[in-house]
Amino acid sequence: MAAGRHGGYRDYEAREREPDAEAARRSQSLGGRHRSDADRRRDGVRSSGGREFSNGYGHRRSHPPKSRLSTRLGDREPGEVLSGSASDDSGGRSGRAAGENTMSSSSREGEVAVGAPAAPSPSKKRKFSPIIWDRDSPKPPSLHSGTVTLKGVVDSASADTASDKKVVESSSAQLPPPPPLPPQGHIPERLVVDNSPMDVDLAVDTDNTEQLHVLQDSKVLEVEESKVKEEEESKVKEEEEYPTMRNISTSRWAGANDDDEEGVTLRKKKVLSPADSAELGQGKKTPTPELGEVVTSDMSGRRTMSRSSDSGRMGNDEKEDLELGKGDYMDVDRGEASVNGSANLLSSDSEDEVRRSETPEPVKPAHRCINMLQGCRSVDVFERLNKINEGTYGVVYRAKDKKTAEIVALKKVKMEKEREGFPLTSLREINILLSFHHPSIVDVKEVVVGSSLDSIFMVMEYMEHDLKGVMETMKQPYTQSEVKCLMLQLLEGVKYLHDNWVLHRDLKTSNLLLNNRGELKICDFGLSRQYGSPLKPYTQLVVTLWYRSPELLLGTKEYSTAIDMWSVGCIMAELLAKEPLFNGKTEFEQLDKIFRTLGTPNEKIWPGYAKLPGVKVNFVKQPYNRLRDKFPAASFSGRPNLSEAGFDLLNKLLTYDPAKRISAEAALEHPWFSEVPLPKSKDFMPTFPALNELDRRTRRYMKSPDPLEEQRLKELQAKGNRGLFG
Ligand SMILES: Nc1ncnc2c1ncn2[C@@H]1O[C@H](COP(=O)(O)OP(=O)(O)OP(=O)(O)O)[C@@H](O)[C@H]1O
Repeated sequence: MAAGRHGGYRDYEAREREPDAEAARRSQSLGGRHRSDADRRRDGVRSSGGREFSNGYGHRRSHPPKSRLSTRLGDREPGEVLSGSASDDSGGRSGRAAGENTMSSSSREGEVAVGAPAAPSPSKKRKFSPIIWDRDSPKPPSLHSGTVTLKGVVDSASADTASDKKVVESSSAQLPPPPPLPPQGHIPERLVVDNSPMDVDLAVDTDNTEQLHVLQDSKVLEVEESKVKEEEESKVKEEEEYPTMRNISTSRWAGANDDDEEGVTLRKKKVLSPADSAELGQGKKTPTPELGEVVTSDMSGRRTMSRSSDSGRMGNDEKEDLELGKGDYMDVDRGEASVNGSANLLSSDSEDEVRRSETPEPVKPAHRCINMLQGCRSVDVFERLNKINEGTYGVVYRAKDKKTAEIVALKKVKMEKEREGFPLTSLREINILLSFHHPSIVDVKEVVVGSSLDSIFMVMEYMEHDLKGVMETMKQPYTQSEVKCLMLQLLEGVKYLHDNWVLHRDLKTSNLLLNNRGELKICDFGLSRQYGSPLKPYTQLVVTLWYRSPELLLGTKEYSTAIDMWSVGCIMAELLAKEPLFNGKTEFEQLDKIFRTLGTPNEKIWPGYAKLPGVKVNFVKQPYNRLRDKFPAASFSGRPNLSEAGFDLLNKLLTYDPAKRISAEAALEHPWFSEVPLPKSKDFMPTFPALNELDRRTRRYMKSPDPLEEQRLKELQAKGNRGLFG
């Protein structure tokens, strides 16, 4: 346990922050390392781990004891208001950014609740709705960002809809080309899946032992034809209702960076280098796998929906898989490729229909089959260690592979409230995570099943922390060089998502995982596919409001990758200040806080602003951008210092007009990352005791020791490991 490595928690010492000059010196002295790190990043190679280094901050990776952590620094509650009452000084604005957020000059304060989309009804537990795409529009526009750089395949049909065209018009200058269709006549090979789980009712009847046996015995789940028809009809309906994810109808697996990954390669079809991927080019982009074909193998062959039995015996599927290495595409369906293609979970939209029609259609099998879960290993191959956290859609456990002793995180998909089968959010998350492979995206290794169909677990690489938890335990905020290191990783992950036409839509510090190798990874893709879905009765506006962009808060019907970039801006500010930038409790309060800090927007700096539904409300009229007050260039007040370049980047991330907001790609090239202090190497990032290795109650105690809690903790520990998942 990392806590052990770091010594007793009570012994943790506050981290001594090195002076900027020292940081600069270090950074310079590490320049070669930084460069090589950057090179590695560019090359897609994960940073190697295990180095020991003492930099005077306290302990770094692989160092034993002496953590820099000390006692909790005061937890923040959602809704806690920032104290920063900025002065009226508007100086320090960087020219361009200031120009982007120029304010109106009147000064009335509004008190009416914002006319943003109606608050969701409280019947579902989601903490907040990261805003659903056009609730009213039956055909939401596709994901287009004026700043996204298309690196791979485009779907030529992606801009067909009227709404798309609208977006195209509005951001025509930078509009990425649509994803290309697979080459005519090409039948992408995929693992055999006849339907995606979206096509097949996985509604769980826990009494139905037959279904269970089907799964456990690796038999094909057969669904009655009539039911299938119904399902298809409902799917079509749903596809109409649900947003078109046309932009991720294909995805690039081109993320290298896994060269050093070992592991199961039975399913490895072909290892694609970035060059290979580039070679594939427009015509050969790897299609995003369907959910049902999540038996995927990426470049490293690690992302597998295991079909092997516990004993590792290979079934026919496995044997077939082994023969699939010849294809250019990583995930291959033999034979029924097009059929499967039609069930692509990530592309259940009209464009997919177009694509399907252009893809040679093999004969449909007589029986609808689904083998998504066929042969999945049982969760019993893992030993439960502790519960890490419980989110809205899943409980996350730390567990150990009984065979390999590998520590993993198991996210149990919550099913209890699902009346209509397997939750779509989870299907999307599984599909996306199995499909994507990038050092900044949490790695999902396989899916395992529990004792019944209602127990499905994603097996993820284990990460010791999430950023929120880490910052709660830190005494001092991250240094600029550390923030740069984290921001680079975050931006690389976001760029990867956006390049692959995925909006995360729920970027926040608790969805950014950290390990003690200095690596940051984005997790929780439960909402990443949801845009355009009908408004669900999400409830309880809480924390993640803080990362929500103004266009969403003001009820825009069109949004794009810029919403994630706003969240990235909020995260950058939070990393620097160790407290959330805008922590409103309601949408109105959130906007109010934004406007008071960045100035009230107007039509001049944000064309189209006046037409947004929520603008009818009388907001505060703050004429100036006062962000600089919170991040001065130099300060002895304890506020985080930020250089001109850093402030410029922050302003560009927090630009009101989504069309002008900086993209992940452009942000990665921002001069802030090249100036001193240079980004710290991952190898030298601070490490922390792994609170994820403790259960939540223990973690709470660690952050806020309390004798009563201590007693309870002891009792809990005495009870020992229950050994059951969920
Ligand atoms: N691979 C992992 N390793 C370690 N901890 C993890 C991992 N994945 C998730 N967690 C922990 O579990 C928490 C919840 O995970 P996640 O956000 O995926 O669940 P969720 O139900 O979708 O949550 P939310 O309510 O935010 O939507 C994370 O904040 C993190 O603390």
